[in-house]
Amino acid sequence: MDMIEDTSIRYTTIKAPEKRHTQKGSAQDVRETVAAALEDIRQRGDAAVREYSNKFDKYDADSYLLTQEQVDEAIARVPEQTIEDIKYVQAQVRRMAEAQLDSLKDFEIETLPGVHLGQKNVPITDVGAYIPGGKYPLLASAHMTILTAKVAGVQRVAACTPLIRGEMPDATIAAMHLAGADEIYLLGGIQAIGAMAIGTESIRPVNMLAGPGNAFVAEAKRQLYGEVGIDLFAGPTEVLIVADEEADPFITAVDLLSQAEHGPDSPAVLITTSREVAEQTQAHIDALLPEMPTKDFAEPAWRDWGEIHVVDTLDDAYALADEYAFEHVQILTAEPREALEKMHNYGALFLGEGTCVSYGDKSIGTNHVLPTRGAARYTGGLWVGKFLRTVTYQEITNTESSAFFGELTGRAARAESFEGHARSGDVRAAKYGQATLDWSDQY
Ligand SMILES: NC(=O)c1ccc[n+]([C@@H]2O[C@H](COP(=O)([O-])OP(=O)(O)OC[C@H]3O[C@@H](n4cnc5c(N)ncnc54)[C@H](O)[C@@H]3O)[C@@H](O)[C@H]2O)c1
Ligand SMILES: N[C@H](CO)Cc1c[nH]c[nH+]1
Ligand SMILES: [Zn+2]
Repeated sequence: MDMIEDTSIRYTTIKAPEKRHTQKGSAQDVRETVAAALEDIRQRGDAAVREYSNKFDKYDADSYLLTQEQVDEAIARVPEQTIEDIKYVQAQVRRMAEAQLDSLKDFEIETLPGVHLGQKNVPITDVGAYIPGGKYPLLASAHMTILTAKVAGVQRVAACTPLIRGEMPDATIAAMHLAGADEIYLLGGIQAIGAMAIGTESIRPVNMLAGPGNAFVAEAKRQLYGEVGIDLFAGPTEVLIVADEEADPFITAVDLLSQAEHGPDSPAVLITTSREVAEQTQAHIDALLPEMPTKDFAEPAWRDWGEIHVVDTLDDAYALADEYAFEHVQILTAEPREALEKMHNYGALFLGEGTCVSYGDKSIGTNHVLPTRGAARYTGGLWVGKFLRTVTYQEITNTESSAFFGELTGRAARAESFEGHARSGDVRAAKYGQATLDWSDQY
């Protein structure tokens, strides 16, 4: 147990991560693997995609695009209750996305007589949606990514998901179809992301990539950014819980492990004002972990990335949590809503014991595609607005106003030595107003 003091926040560490600071090598490996595969897809198109699908997913097909018949067959294999649940959850996600769309009003103002300035939100036309599925079927990501794009008005959503341990991911395909995917490809990882962004003989390129994924998927999106748009950096899941002395240590332990099960690189952190809550949470985790069906992921995640810190005050807890800038921040305190004012860096907040990250992940309606690895310092999660371009337009229907801006623009442009720009103003000032076209004094 160490007492650590930085410039402002004092905390005692009850559990430190074991390997966290030795992960740099693997990040470098991921970067190199991704760069080489993307270059190969650029050079060889479908042949390279097929080779990587064989290599990483042991899946070979003449075409990775599912036919309507294959989609219908997959849906028919899904239990009726699962289909009902997918529809119910998609209705919740749609409600939230439609409310977001409603908050984005196009507008036009008249700043001077006949001077019209406007702003519009225009959907991106072609989006590539990635629905993860290497370890588990993440069908909820279909609602979050595809459905939200469709509510935004995206015309074409091409969507990829991998086979799960060699099996057709029936429920994921059902969710993708019900969310409105226009094309469904059975492709995963770098080859899916590369094929959608770069385009191949069989996949028309998209303008933007969206959706979460493992370190390879997130890195491929990062490397392609610029060539296409991306929603955000949404890599391996992270959870941080802020707890006071009233928090239930059993629920705290269960909720930390709920996200650690995502994979051996998923960090879970507890920051609490109570040493008792810290120690009891640790004890519950020690008892729960060996029994977890997903312990193969949760155990290394907790061992290598798990942390518990005790702070003096809740303000210290919020400040320390802000430094982590984690994807999910859960508040288990007597006054959870105060975090809305006191915290600044997070992908999504989960206020109070009544809700939890799993509700956000699976059913409640807020989007679960959220920023990781500190990206919450500069972006929120996926929402309707990410699929829209906010563009502006202008028109002047009054000649006097056009002449006025002609003179103003002429002076403003010449103050910066832009003679060509100035003349666009001059010709209008001359045509619609009193000015004459005499540029001799400019030489
Ligand atoms: N941040 C978010 O919003 C968010 C949301 C949901 C899920 N997630 C994360 O998504 C991830 C899902 O991961 P997953 O692995 O189950 O599915 P995935 O679909 O993201 O990745 C599986 C693919 O990775 C590729 N791959 C695996 N090992 C590889 C290797 N050694 N080299 C190259 N490619 C390789 C394979 O092609 C495979 O199809 C988890 O880390 C989870 O935490 C994040
Ligand atoms: N926790 C993930 C990132 O928000 C989303 C998810 C979906 N299913 C399970 N978890
Ligand atoms: Zn999750």
